[in-house]
Amino acid sequence: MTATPAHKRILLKLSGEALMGDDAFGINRATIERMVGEIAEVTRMGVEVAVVIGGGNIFRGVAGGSVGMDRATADYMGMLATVMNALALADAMNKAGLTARVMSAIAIEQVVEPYVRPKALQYLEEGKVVVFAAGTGNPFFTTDTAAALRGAEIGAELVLKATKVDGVYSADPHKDPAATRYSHISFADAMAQNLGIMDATAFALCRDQNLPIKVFSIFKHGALKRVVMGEDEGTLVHA
Ligand SMILES: Nc1ncnc2c1ncn2[C@@H]1O[C@H](COP(=O)(O)OP(=O)(O)O)[C@@H](O)[C@H]1O
Ligand SMILES: O=c1ccn([C@@H]2O[C@H](COP(=O)(O)OP(=O)(O)O)[C@@H](O)[C@H]2O)c(=O)[nH]1
Repeated sequence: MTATPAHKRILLKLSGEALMGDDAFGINRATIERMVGEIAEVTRMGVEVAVVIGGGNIFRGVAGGSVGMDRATADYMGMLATVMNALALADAMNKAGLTARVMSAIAIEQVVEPYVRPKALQYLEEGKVVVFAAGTGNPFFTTDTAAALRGAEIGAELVLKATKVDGVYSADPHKDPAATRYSHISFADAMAQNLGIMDATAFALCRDQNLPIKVFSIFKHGALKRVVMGEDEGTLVHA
């Protein structure tokens, strides 16, 4: 008997910074190929997958040059970085036999098609993987907020944040070795404790839309499938 996935449509947020793998910046081929393999596995199970990709791997590489820059200008650079990642990811997906479509929140039509919600929904229904690029299209936001926004727009059942840590901890585990991991935590508690795993805007949007978030490690093999199967993996942030 084939097990049934616990979710029909998901929004996967991939950290740009985690795509570097062990490299200093840019996109690590092996990391991206492994993630694509895992995405292919869940789409073959019939799960509709939309992806929001970050830009930290490219943008933090040029961030030195942005010191003293106007914040909004630097943020537009960050959004362009996510477009590059989206193109690389979609290319790797197409090579792996998936059909991927990139949609950008900022107009850049010679490069990628614009984000149009009904079109995105159509692609998902057709079993294509949609990669949302350029975040929300607005400076002063993050790709985590874009994940919450697009997740709500497409009616995803769950936002999956694939990141460098394997869940939400009582404090930043990179700074506090005594921090302990939660298996689940409410939006109210996560926000009250000011947990830095996601920005408050993203948390608030998911909370208001009753859209749960699963935080798990991008480095752990098979974690995506386990989350999709509803198994105990990472941390669930819920209402
Ligand atoms: N309470 C916490 N639990 C887990 N991670 C936390 C916490 N507070 C801060 N962090 C930090 O948040 C980071 C993940 O968030 P972020 O840098 O936004 O990642 P991403 O590149 O996935 O967007 C982790 O690498 C971790 O160092
Ligand atoms: O809606 C958005 C999404 C992203 N960004 C910019 O793009 C950068 C890269 O995104 P993010 O830091 O979320 O990527 P990640 O941490 O996942 O690598 C951010 O720092 C912002 O400067 C933005 O201005 N608006």
